[in-house]
Amino acid sequence: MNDAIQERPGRADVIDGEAVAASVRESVTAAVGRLGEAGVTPGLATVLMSDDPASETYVRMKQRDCEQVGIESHHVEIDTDAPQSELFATIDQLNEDPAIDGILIQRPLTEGVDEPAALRRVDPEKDVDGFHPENVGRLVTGDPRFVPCTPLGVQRLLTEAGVEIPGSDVVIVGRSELVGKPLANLLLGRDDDADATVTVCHSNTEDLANHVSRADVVVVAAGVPRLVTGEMLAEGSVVIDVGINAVGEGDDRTLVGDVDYESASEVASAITPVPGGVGPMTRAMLLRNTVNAAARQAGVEIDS
Ligand SMILES: Nc1nc(=O)c2c([nH]1)NC[C@@H]1CN(c3ccc(C(=O)N[C@@H](CCC(=O)O)C(=O)O)cc3)C=[N+]21
Repeated sequence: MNDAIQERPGRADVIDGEAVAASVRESVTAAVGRLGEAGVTPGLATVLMSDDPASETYVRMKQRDCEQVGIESHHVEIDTDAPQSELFATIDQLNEDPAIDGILIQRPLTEGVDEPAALRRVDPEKDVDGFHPENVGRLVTGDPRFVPCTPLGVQRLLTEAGVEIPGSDVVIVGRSELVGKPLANLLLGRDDDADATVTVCHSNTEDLANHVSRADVVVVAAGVPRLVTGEMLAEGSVVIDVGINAVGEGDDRTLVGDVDYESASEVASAITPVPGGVGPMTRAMLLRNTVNAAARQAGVEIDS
């Protein structure tokens, strides 16, 4: 047990994503220092083409994180009524810009923009989201370069919670390109912090509870508030909640995950809260991918 796990008698331990993210940020800060000695300042570009207030908040948080660890952040905002050629031209410029090591195209892009085409346009060496088909393919074929941030964060949380991932039965609920699919591929790898037996469930799975009840580890990334409840879970399982759903209106507005936290924490041995679980880890892993991108492009070894 470490500082990131809060033990609670008779209830699931709480896996503190903020605490683990803080320790990731610390090692990123050290890596930025080593890059600095080699004359390299890592730079991350965030590109926003959306009026979604949540996206604006996330991008602002990412900029603040960068500042904290010594990564230079560059923000580009594109009018939602601009033609998509303007977005593509921006991506081309960032690809060419030697001050930019990582490029994040905040999703979702405004309606009418060809999102897959935009993600393909990012230089795979600067694709710190790991969404470019080349990086997706590398993960799937067992030769990963950039792995998407949320799956990396989930893997790290499991390790920190003391889960022995090799040989464990992991059930992932959700098959998105951002989380479910890359996480399945990551945990199927042969590494010491992977090598799991992975089942991927989704909105058309018959008898979700039957699958979930067999799992040592349940990761829920379905985008459905409180989809997984305590009665579906095996006693002592570890539950990772990737969902971030705003429920309620006005003063009653709160964030809930895809897991019914109250009932699940009566059955699980450890669980991530929302907020304060996976979200901060996604941001921390973006920083790590960015220093790794800078090191690769500069040809410097930093071991991060
Ligand atoms: N190209 C791209 N890459 C992404 O990684 C990406 C994206 N687009 N689009 C949207 C999703 C969502 N996402 C979040 C990351 C952190 C929190 C986070 O830190 N949440 C905090 C609190 C959030 C709050 O208070 O609103 C928490 O869970 O504790 C949330 C959401 C990254 N995404």
